[in-house]
Amino acid sequence: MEFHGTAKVNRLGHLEIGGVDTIELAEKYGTPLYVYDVALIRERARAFKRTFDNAGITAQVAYASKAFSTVAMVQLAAEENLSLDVVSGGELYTALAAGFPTERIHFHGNNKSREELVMAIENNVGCIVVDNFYELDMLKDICKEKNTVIKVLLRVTPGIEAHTHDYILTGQEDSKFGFDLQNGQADEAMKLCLDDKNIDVLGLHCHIGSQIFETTGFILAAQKIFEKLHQWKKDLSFDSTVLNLGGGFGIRYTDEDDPIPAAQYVEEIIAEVKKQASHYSMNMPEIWIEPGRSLVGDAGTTLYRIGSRKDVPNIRQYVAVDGGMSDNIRPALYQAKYEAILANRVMDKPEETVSIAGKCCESGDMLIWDLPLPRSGDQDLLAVFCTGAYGYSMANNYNRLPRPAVVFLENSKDTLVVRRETFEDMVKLDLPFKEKVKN
Ligand SMILES: Cc1ncc(COP(=O)(O)O)c(C=O)c1O
Ligand SMILES: N[C@@H](CCCC[NH3+])C(=O)O
Repeated sequence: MEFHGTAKVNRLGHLEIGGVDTIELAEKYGTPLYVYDVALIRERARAFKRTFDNAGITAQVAYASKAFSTVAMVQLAAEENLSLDVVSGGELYTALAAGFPTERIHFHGNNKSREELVMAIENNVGCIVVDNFYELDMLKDICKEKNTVIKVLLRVTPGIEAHTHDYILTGQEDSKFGFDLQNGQADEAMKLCLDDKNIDVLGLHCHIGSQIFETTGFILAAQKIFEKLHQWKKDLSFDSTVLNLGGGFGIRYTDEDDPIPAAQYVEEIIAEVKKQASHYSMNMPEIWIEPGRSLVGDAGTTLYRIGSRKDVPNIRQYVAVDGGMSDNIRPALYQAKYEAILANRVMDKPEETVSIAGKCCESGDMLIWDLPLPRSGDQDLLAVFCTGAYGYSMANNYNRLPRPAVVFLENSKDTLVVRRETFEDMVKLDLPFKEKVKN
């Protein structure tokens, strides 16, 4: 198995990340624990930005904060000069709490509330990605009331079937997101925007799905969008200044995944956009992208303490850890696959095949099926790799399991960036229905 980023085996045979021994981290902060290789996040961010810079393209690389939204992560995105995609009042609030430059925030969502739109406008976000007519109506109303102009992108669905899990597909015709590019909805939305002096349409946005390994979908999307932009230029004199092609760039979770480097996605996207712009004699738009998983996914590792074991003779060995679907719902939701090792015995040879179970009261709470491991016991620590995206951000309190802490690792230093939830936190929002129950 190939390690990601700064992960390596140290002289004690322990897994080390960012120059820090993970065994010491587990002792210091407890388990389960999410740890992040900060240098790897920086490297990923710089690779995207460098490719645009080298090509001389004006671009924004917006971190899709849904992948992992915390104050520290948003601050890191700001430090790396990324823009930020938020999809809710909560993600926007996190960005504001982190002090993120609001002009680089793009506000998304397929059912934004009036309150969320007002919050975005009052905080001067860079643009709103308008998803549907209901939202457009509301937005026009609010801007008129406030006598303000808001920059928008229209989210369109180009009718593309990217090859990924059905639940993380978003660009196909039958989708809850965006205006359909083919059936007249996008045309109608564009006219409504152009007719309104409070709405300044910068261009179009599309996002074809997540964990995509090919560039074909992005190329097709660019082609379909340019066809439409060309028509709008002729019919509506609309000149698009921005084309946002979304995120979705795939990463390597296991050896079965074979992603292409970030630079290649970007280079091919740039080449196609240039080709289309020249074909239709249109101005080259700014290219914006929105990677989430590919910025933080492989930088995250979850450390678990191994606990109980159940042998189903001739069928399976279950080995349970002290977390599960509460800190990583992806295996249960998408049958997502992960690789893992014993962090305290990295060099030990596999002796058995086990299946890693979580501790939630749910048979589907399995993290990894059929994992080759050395014979393990409760003194051992399991490190599951590539949990940086949609792990913490989709974590939940099923069975009232407190959500784990998050630690950033860089230059041999560990920094706690999210504290572990406590049992007190579990009942913090609860209000009694009765006076204290008497026994
Ligand atoms: C609109 C939009 N942008 C960006 C992303 C980020 O996707 P990923 O984390 O796959 O890069 C998503 C999630 O799929 C999305 O829905
Ligand atoms: N949460 C999903 C991806 C959805 C991305 C947001 N549109 C995952 O873990 O893969």
